[in-house]
Amino acid sequence: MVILESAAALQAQTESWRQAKLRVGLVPTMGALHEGHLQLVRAAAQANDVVVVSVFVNPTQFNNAEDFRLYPRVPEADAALLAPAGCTALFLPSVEQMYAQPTVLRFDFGPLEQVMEGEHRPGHFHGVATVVSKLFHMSRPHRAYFGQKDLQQVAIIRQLVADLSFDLELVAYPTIREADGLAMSSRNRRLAPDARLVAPRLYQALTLGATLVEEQKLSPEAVQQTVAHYLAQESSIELEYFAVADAHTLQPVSGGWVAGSTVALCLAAHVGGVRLIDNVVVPLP
Ligand SMILES: Nc1ncnc2c1ncn2[C@@H]1O[C@H](COP(=O)(O)OP(=O)(O)OP(=O)(O)O)[C@@H](O)[C@H]1O
Ligand SMILES: CC(C)(CO)[C@@H](O)C(=O)[O-]
Ligand code: BAL
Repeated sequence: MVILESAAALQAQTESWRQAKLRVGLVPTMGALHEGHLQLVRAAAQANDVVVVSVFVNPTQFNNAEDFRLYPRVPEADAALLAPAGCTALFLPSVEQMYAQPTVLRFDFGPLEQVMEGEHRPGHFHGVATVVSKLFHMSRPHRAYFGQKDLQQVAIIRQLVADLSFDLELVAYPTIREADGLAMSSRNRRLAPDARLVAPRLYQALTLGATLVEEQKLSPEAVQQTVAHYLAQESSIELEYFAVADAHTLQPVSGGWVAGSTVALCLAAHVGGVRLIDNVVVPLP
């Protein structure tokens, strides 16, 4: 595995791979890697000839300076995990490399980002789209891998790929969970032991919600209230939002259920001061 630290080095590397007719897979990350990330890398290694993994804590997608400062950064440990998982090149740029000058281009995804993460983290998806576009241009992948844990991010990047005609296949990978159901996340490292014990309740709430949606006995609004009430019983969980949404448009479902649609239940919550997100999707007959 090679470690590349500049955009020029990555571009030169991918150019030579493309000339050799090798298929390039890209896995963008912010590091502090866990099994969820490694499964994305293994999937990329299986379907492509070479795999680029980027590790970059992207400042432009953080709306909270403290969150950016506290984001775990362990590049040596990340590098040690990546080679055995099938990574060919680790791209580890500095902020100066990625943002040599302030960007003026602004992304606006309309209704897709006016809900959930986009609503609660102003500017977040502008930052994600900026850095992901740069990574796509620098690595020119045939396939790019993203996790469904960030369901709205996948929808935004699907729109980005379509709008800007990026010539690549977007692969959305299922959410990998701990044995107790907690979605793997780099921010889980910041959970104190008591918060870690409580955190699986988020997935339990989503599972409860999924059962209620499948039964279709309660209205979307009643499902929303029932799940919020379930979480309110745990005082160390502070719910930021719980959305009952259409899985494709991400707009709230209200009034009744639509046959043949897919419902996404998405939440963000603070557990012992750490902000976590999770979701489940429920296809309706
Ligand atoms: N548990 C998981 N299962 C599947 N994919 C995941 C999982 N966690 C993260 N990913 C995916 O890995 C990629 C990089 O994510 P990122 O580096 O932000 O890690 P993260 O664990 O989501 O961290 P955090 O949520 O704390 O920012 C994203 O596409 C993300 O959706
Ligand atoms: C896609 C991404 C690497 C862009 O910084 C980030 O949003 C993430 O880790 O999900
Ligand atoms: N996985 C999403 C990256 C972020 O929280 O900024």
